[in-house]
Amino acid sequence: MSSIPSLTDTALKEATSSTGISYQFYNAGKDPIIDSIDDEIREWYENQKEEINDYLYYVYETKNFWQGIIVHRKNIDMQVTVRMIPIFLKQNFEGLFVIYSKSENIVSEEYKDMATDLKVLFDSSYDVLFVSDANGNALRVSSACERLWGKSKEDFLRQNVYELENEKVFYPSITRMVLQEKRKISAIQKTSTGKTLLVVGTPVKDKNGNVVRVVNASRDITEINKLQEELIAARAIAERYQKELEEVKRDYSSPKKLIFSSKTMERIAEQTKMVARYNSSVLITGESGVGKEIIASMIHEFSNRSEQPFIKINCGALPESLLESELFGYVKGTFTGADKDGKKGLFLAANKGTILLDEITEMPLSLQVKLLRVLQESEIRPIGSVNSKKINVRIIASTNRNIETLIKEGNFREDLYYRLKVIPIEIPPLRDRKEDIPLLVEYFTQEFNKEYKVRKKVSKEAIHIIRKEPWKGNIRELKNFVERLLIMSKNDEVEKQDVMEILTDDSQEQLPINIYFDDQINLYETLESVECEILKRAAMKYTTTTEIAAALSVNQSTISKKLRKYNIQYRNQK
Ligand SMILES: Nc1ncnc2c1ncn2[C@@H]1O[C@H](COP(=O)(O)OP(=O)(O)OP(=O)(O)O)[C@@H](O)[C@H]1O
Repeated sequence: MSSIPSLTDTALKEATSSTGISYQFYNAGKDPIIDSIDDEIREWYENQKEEINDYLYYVYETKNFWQGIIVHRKNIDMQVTVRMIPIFLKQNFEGLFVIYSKSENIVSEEYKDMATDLKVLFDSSYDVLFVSDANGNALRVSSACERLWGKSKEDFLRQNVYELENEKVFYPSITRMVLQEKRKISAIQKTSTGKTLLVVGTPVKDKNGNVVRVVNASRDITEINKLQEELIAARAIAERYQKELEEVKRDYSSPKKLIFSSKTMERIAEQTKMVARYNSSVLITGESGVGKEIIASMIHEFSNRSEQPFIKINCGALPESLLESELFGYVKGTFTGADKDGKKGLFLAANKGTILLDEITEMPLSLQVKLLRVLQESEIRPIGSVNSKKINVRIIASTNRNIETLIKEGNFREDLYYRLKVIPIEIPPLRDRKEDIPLLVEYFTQEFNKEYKVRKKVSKEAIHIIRKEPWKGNIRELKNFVERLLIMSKNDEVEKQDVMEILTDDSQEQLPINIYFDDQINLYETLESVECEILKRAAMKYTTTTEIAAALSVNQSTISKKLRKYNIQYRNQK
């Protein structure tokens, strides 16, 4: 075994104790044969062993003197000057003498200040900082780490990123990714505490390009993410309402033709022309798709208001607050955001003309009171205004519901009902006036021929079959059926067989839902699930609520409400 010539261990100790110097001697075989490190430096030494070993190997290889300052990994104040002196006797390499001396003084005041500043920055930075070494061991972390990862700083520093990632404290580990790819990486990280973080991991490299540290800055974007999702959802809702609005307040410049051959409809048509001359309110009732809207537009056309606007709004398609502002408008400064200069409501827009309040029964009670005032006093008060404005609008209301039942249930004001039904018009369902069917089929065929530039006609036998159907969705359903028939039939003359095929197709179209009967069955819930299933399918196929309504032969406000109820999005919304 080699020893240090001329200096014994005791002598060395004496020589160094007065200076507070710690030292080690390694023989030529790299074994530490003397180890005299004081307690203060010992703690530093244990922490820095790997780094010191690297330098030891370097000196053994080169046999050159080496000196450097090694800073404690976790405690920046603890800095030790290390000197490695190769010992030769008669030119023979005998070993390595390593001297350790505490060297706070070597770090300039300027650096100390910087270190203090960095410490403060570390803990107060908006981003949570996390430093690890080349093996992924946690070296430093801001105190805010508990908030993000649910682990105390102390616990964190005991672990390494691979363990933390395995335990799913966070996933993925950005440090691991930086160490693998040796480049700066920004990525989204999820934590076991349910947070979403944006982490930027930056490698710190030594002269040789090896990654020696990874510094991560983690920003909690959970809230931002949530807000962003909410914003997207709010935008989608706004867009949806915008579309609904466009659909519900179409202006009717060219009224559609009323086709009929039945006596009942003839009487209604005459009544319509007659009442058109007066200004009284009209209440049109009848099942969905019977032609209430056509009758309303005829009343306007035959009146002396025909040169003025005819505006229709579907009271069931909009939420209460939106419906109120659409109808009554608002004054400048009432709402922040869009239209901050105020908005003219539909009553004012329809001034001197006619307004059709479709689905009147869907109007909330609070707005029913306001409407009653419009009817009684012929004036409106925009939201946010103290002044009323006189208006001259003919009001037509329509519904497919039984208003008297709604009044009994307390959902419709009786006084408003009587105000609206000064002139009541009830349109019978198509099944009670089947004689209208052939004419309607012929009319819709001509319309579609014009639209699709074809020359199709429906044979008598085909019409005969069509007449037999119940047409629960009334004329709307019949119209859609004719369109489909013309599109699907191969020849110019639509035959009985074509009609049969579509009717059989429809009856065979099964829903992917199994209904079993037992004593536990809840009728209401079962019906709802079937309804929801049908709506989902329709929403996949069509792009607007109007199209879905037409396909299912119900009115558009019913569809809007039900889609909202079941939280179903139609194709345009996705
Ligand atoms: N007698 C008719 N002649 C020609 N087309 C008609 C006739 N009746 C209804 N239609 C057409 O059928 C469709 C449904 O009619 P309309 O919208 O007037 O029904 P509605 O009773 O107001 O329905 P909803 O209660 O669902 O709003 C429209 O395309 C309309 O043009």
